[in-house]
Amino acid sequence: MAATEPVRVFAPAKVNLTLHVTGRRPDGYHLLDSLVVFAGVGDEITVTPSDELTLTIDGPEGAGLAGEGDNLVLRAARLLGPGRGAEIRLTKRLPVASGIGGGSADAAAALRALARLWDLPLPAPEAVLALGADVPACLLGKALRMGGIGEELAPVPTLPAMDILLVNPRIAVPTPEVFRRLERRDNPAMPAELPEWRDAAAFAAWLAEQRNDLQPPAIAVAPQIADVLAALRASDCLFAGMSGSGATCFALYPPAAAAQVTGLDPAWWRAQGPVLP
Ligand SMILES: C[C@](O)(CO)[C@H](O)COP(=O)(O)OP(=O)(O)OC[C@H]1O[C@@H](n2ccc(N)nc2=O)[C@H](O)[C@@H]1O
Ligand SMILES: Nc1ncnc2c1ncn2[C@@H]1O[C@H](COP(=O)(O)OP(=O)(O)OP(=O)(O)O)[C@@H](O)[C@H]1O
Repeated sequence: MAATEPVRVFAPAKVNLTLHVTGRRPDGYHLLDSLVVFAGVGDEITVTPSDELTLTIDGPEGAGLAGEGDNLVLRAARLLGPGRGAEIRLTKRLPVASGIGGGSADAAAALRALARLWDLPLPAPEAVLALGADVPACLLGKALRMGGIGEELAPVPTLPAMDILLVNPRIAVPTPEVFRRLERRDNPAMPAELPEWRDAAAFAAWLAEQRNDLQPPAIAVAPQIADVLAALRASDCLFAGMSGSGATCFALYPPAAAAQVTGLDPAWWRAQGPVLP
């Protein structure tokens, strides 16, 4: 039955703990092999019944979308229910164009919220890929191995409980430019079988043997990423790396450990939460 009350859905940040670029398709999109997790840090979508389709944006990072033409949230709504109406509110907390899939997370949360509001089934992963390569993963919303250009989603062994600190030096990094600057497009994939990680230390040791192939080109676009990584690595974290095409970096900690990081510029964006199971 269609909902008559507002429906609220959390849009967690997507974090690529690994990101191997293994090839390129004739249409220019890159083949990926990525271990993706979601953080208890994110945006929020609230939908209310209405005849018209409208979007209002608030939240500390809302200004980052001012002057944007078509928001991904509206495109997601039109894809799910062409011609239908809803009042959508997006509370934006994730920095825009920061490698943690904010737009994809919002689109996926809008699809979930509107499917409840309009009593419609959720679309299949391939149907939402056109909204963004990260939207199928965000629609699933739990730790997974991402392949293809983002449409292949496979389960992963249970991850140890961890907290994650996200830090962005407040530089918007355009994803296409980072892919363009890649030196090699045929890098090795992750091992075919992912191990069963014994504990967080074993997981961190395994991560240290993997890569984010977009990190060197992202640092070429935004050298401050190297400063963020250096500050995080100097803390007592289990592991630190860069997510997606940057510039957001992450550090993993044992659960409920308050991250003690010195050397973070107070102007940088930061947020901490659990890695979602
Ligand atoms: C790099 C990742 O963050 C890893 O999770 C995502 O694949 C990017 O996801 P996204 O921002 O939702 O990507 P899209 O909006 O679909 O694509 C932005 C641009 O990134 C490049 N792109 C993206 C995904 C992919 N598999 N290959 C690419 O080459 C393309 O130039 C594309 O025009
Ligand atoms: N709701 C939205 N939130 C963020 N960006 C949006 C949204 N709608 C449209 N966009 C557009 O999408 C672009 C990419 O933003 P997004 O925050 O998703 O990038 P990202 O964090 O780098 O994502 P990814 O990790 O998937 O590459 C922005 O520059 C903006 O123009």
